[in-house]
Amino acid sequence: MLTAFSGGDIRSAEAPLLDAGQGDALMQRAAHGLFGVALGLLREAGRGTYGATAVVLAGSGNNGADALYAGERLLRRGVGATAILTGDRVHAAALEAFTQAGGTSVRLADAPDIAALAAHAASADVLLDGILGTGASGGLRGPSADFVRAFDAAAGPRAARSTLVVACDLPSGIGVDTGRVDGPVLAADATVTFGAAKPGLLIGDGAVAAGELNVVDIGLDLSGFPPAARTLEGSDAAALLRLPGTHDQKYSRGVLGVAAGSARYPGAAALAVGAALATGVGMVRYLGPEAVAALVHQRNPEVVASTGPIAEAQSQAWLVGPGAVDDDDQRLRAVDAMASGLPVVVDAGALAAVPARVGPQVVLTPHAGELRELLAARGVDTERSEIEADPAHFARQAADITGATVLLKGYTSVVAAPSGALFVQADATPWLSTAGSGDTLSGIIGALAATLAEDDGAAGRVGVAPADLWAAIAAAGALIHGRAGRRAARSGPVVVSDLPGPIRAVVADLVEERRLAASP
Ligand SMILES: NC(=O)C1=CN([C@@H]2O[C@H](COP(=O)(O)OP(=O)(O)OC[C@H]3O[C@@H](n4cnc5c(N)ncnc54)[C@H](O)[C@@H]3O)[C@@H](O)[C@H]2O)[C@@H](O)CC1
Ligand SMILES: [K+]
Repeated sequence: MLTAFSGGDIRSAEAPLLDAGQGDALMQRAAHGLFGVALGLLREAGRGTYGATAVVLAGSGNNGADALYAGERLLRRGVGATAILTGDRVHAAALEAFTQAGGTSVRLADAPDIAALAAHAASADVLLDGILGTGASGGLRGPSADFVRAFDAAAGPRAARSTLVVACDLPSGIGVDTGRVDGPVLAADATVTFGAAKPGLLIGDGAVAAGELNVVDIGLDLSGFPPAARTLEGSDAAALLRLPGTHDQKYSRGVLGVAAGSARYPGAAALAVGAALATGVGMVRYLGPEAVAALVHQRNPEVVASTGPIAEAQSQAWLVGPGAVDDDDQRLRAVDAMASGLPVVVDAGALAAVPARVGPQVVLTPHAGELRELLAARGVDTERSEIEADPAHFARQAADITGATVLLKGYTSVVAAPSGALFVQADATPWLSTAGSGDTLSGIIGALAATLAEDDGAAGRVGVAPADLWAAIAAAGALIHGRAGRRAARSGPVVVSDLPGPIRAVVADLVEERRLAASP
């Protein structure tokens, strides 16, 4: 599990070490970690150190000092380095060390031509971004903002540029705790963050700007601080799965009831059911119009279908809503499922039927537009773009108001538990943004919920509080879905109806990972 702590908590954890006179030692560890990643990237790109060039962007705080000390180390390896001092102050000892090692420096405020300086930076092999770290308030401003814009114009987009950008602690310009990007930001190839990840590196636009994330241990003790966000890794999803045992039968493995699809959108039911079966479940009971059931059966004859109410279909968990629009029976099933006390995954058409208060076992899976409507119906007016800019804030707000677990879909999927716990998954590929993708995600989460509903050991296996089990299940669903999408995309654009194959393969890998973890 990757655990992020707020910028404020990281600074609090640093305080006792600073009081003990360890500030410089911390900074040297940070600089060493940054240097190591920059060196690794240079080598990976087939560029050695001798003859290579680096530009260090150094702001007025300790972030700039870290970058200058990393620059010093590059200089001692034969890299030619220039520092651009972006603030009105600079850490004197760090600049002295950089200069002593042969580095030259220029003040951005004195530069006659920012575009020329940016073009120089864009011709370097590596750029260390030490403009702003955890001390940032707001986005980049003034000459720093102008410089980053000019650099982007000169270097081109990240995928195409030749300069490797390594962010010191975080890409300058992102919200440390939110990932919010309001102005220019230097999109990094890699970010080297110190002590622990910060939430902004995992969420939304901040996660995109961070590139590959490296966490460098600098000896902070964060054990007394609450995680601000967590990301499940494969081993966590593997630990969470409930594997069938010798005494299991279809009912004990978990039955998922699915009230999805309607005359208007029959396909959503088939997609959700296919994904649920591929994730692994004892049985799927389908409730809905006969014509939709016929479509489900064409692909999955093992599904047990009926047109009755949910009270007549015993299940361990429910999935309601995919493709269920303009259908009173489906709406009633959604309402009854949410009132049953059982775990329920609530998607698309059923989101409008969520009552005032539910429990954390009700997992809502809106996209930003649906979340906007859900919040508006509860008196919170906001724009879709605002939700996309700060997804964790709005997912949390929805969880807080409704009592439900809220998975907000996006490039990074954010899961907020009503306890305040937050999970963020960045497993997906843009190839998954295609019609029907959400139906398969809800099917995966539904299957996990059905198999784990009566598994008392599940929260312990993944290391979360029992109240946050549903959020962990949703996060694991996003992980499986994202990995399946990536796997599918290896052989071309993702066709959602083909996703069950890759989902099964991803689950097979997780089962194998679990087996390896258990064997001595
Ligand atoms: N917290 C820790 O445990 C450690 C922190 N270290 C480094 O220290 C950094 C934090 O250092 P600081 O507290 O000095 O903070 P920063 O280096 O992030 O910068 C703060 C300075 O930038 C200015 N500033 C703030 N927002 C600005 C904006 N939007 N535009 C322009 N200027 C702005 C402020 O006036 C302040 O002087 C971390 O990110 C990390 O790189 C490391 O040296 C090692 C240990
Ligand atoms: K930075």
